[in-house]
Amino acid sequence: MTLVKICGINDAAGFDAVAEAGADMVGLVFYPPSPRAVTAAEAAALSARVQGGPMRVGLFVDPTDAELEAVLAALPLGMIQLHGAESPARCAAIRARFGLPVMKAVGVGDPRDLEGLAFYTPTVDRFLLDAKPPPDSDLPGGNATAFDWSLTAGRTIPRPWLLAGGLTPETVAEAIRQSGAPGVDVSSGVERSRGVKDPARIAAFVAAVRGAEA
Ligand SMILES: O=C(O)c1ccccc1NCC(=O)[C@H](O)[C@H](O)COP(=O)(O)O
Repeated sequence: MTLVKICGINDAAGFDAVAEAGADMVGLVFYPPSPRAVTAAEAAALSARVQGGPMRVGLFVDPTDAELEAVLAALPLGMIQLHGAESPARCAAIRARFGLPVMKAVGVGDPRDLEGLAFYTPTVDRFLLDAKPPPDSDLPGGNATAFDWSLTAGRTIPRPWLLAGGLTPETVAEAIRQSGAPGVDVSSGVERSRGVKDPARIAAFVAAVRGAEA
């Protein structure tokens, strides 16, 4: 089954929609400059709405240990997503210190970026392959930008991975077909405006992924 992560949930309606749609992972953005950012307390309140449900993935950009500790004191996470310039050694240190699986986000623009995954393979559990941010963007992710899906076709990616970047309910089935992705991630494509999730589009995205499997 294709894994589905809905990222950047910051309100109750969005959280409930992710759980109701049966997505596998929900991303909570702990990066204050993002329009999708939540505080640890806000994330804990959202998470407490649903017993069980999607894995809570905490998204951080070059976090300090203190930042990670503060979030983990407020709510349990199932995975840490690192979306900054974290080195393989830093990924390993975070994984060891916090005892959680680490998903490293990597920007993909050409085949060399996929070759570079080998440096991270021993130190991470999963990759999130995303588009590189456009030059005028102030965010390392969540930019509604896609990369060339054919780059991953037929390639062995050395860890389980999610395809991200510019996906929408309308394009995700074709993206899975072209890329061969075993999982997908979306943020902007299920929003009604920047940073504001649309429950109907969340449901449509998950349905489109499940439809692509049928
Ligand atoms: O979404 C953000 O605001 C964000 C901010 C800082 C670092 C990463 C961020 N998002 C990372 C994600 O996992 C997004 O879901 C991924 O980049 C895809 O985003 P989109 O192209 O908007 O679907």
